[in-house]
Amino acid sequence: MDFVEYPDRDMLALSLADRMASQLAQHLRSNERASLCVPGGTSPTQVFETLSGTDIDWGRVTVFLGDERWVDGDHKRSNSRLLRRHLLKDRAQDANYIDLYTGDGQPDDATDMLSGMLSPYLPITVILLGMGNDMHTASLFPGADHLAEALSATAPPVMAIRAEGADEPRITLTRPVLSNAIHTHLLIMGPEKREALERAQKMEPIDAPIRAFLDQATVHWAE
Ligand SMILES: O=C1O[C@H](COP(=O)(O)O)[C@@H](O)[C@H](O)[C@H]1O
Repeated sequence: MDFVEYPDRDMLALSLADRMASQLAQHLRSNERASLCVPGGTSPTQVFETLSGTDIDWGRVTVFLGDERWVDGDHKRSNSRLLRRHLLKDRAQDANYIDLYTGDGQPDDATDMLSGMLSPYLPITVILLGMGNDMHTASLFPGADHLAEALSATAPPVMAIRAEGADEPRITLTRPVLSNAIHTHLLIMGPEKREALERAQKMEPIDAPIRAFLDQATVHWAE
């Protein structure tokens, strides 16, 4: 794991967005298309704002979330809503976006279709992960109903998942897909998350799901 500490959140956003854009651009030099997988939640807004204005060939980039809360796209807890407001605009509005929320009654009804939709864009070129204070990433929550399966090497690409710490049913990409990205970044901010990361390093993925992705990740942290 590489750990990069920034003097402040502005510097973090500028530097991380620049690094992700460079990795996508580099990939597009020798490949027809690239894929970018991003988190929802509260942390990535500033990175998205910066990334949306970067000068890369967004028309050849496919964007999707690592997880989604099973709520309408205009709900305030929708991760897609966050993306539409802060990432899929400016230059990045040309990106191809795959929405994980299908409108089906339950996320379980959408997993097969979404697995099929994502498969042409795997492996992920650049993934940005987030992490909660409880050490969950994507919607891989400690104690979630299907966590062991979602962390297994044979998990399907997309699974429905429910957990006490999550307010609503979720859909999440699983370990084989999330861990197979070409470039992996983890964005965390504040002292609580830094402490949580330090704890996770000494734990097993079943208790601290972020642990499954740390070996290959560059962690970006600011106070
Ligand atoms: O619920 C979620 O939480 C995590 C962490 O979010 P944050 O608000 O602490 O930044 C996020 O990575 C995930 O995509 C989201 O659905």
